[in-house]
Amino acid sequence: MTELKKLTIATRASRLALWQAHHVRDLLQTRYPQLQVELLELTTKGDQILDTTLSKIGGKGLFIKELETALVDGRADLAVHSLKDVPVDLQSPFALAAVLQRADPTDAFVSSNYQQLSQLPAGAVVGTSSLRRESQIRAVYPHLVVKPLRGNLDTRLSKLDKGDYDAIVLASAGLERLGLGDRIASRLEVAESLPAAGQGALGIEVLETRAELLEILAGLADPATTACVTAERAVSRTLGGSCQVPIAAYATLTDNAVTLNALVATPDGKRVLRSTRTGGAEEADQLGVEAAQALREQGADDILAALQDPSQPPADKT
Ligand SMILES: NCc1[nH]cc(CCC(=O)O)c1CC(=O)O
Repeated sequence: MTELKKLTIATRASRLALWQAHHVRDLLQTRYPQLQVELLELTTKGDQILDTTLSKIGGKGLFIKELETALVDGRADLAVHSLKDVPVDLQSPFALAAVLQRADPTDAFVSSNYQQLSQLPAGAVVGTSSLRRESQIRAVYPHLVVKPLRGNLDTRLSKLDKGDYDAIVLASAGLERLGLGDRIASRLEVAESLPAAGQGALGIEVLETRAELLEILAGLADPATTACVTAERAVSRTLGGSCQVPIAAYATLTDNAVTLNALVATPDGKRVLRSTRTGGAEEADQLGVEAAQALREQGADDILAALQDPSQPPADKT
């Protein structure tokens, strides 16, 4: 089968990243019992900087650069990421070796006093870390006050529990992975909060020259998820979406047909552009390109250009 005896997984040291790295280690060891799999924990710039200056200094891939350096230096063989944090234009010498089966792609509504967004009274404060969530919440609930919320998942929950917010919205998959699924009061419908490209899926990154490793990891890939996220990531790539902008893209696969929904919105939620494409799984990338072009024809570039304005406050892309 393979000459490889030992593999080292580079991972961030956050609780979520460690869960994800352990998950991949378990999958590898189940499939290749002879293989020894170790973890290399690294602290990234994105982990050190916890205030809202993040995207000013960051640029793309703030959370993955240190992991990539470990791949180049040979300290690690693979890096495990939340796919939504992986740049859509991943460049040589790096390659996305596999995308694993997607977990829950939705955004979660978390609150101690309310069951869903529609129950919140006027002026209630909702915390979220992303412009994508913010603009979609504002579009449907203009009477709510949306405020930024940063930090890892535990930090975000403790800010809610302290009373800084009436409710918060964050990824369902992250909460479930940390055993915090019981904090989810409800899941937002994808029609109400269209997820980010790749949300809920894990991606494995390697050096593109590692042919044997690529072959091993291909065995972990989930074809349905791969087709869906290929369409989603093509939307962000075509729109130049690795910057911090309110772009959403979510696809499902039924009977080999990919149905892709894409969205670009203004942060105030006053303009929400949408497009939908359906086609075969083998043309997933093209569907994403076409959905992005349809958004362009409705004015997406103007919305995105306005957000590049340095006088605008920064935000995360999630
Ligand atoms: N933005 C950070 C991030 N990256 C991946 C997840 C959760 C897991 C996932 O979406 O795949 C989160 C937390 C969140 O967005 O609330």
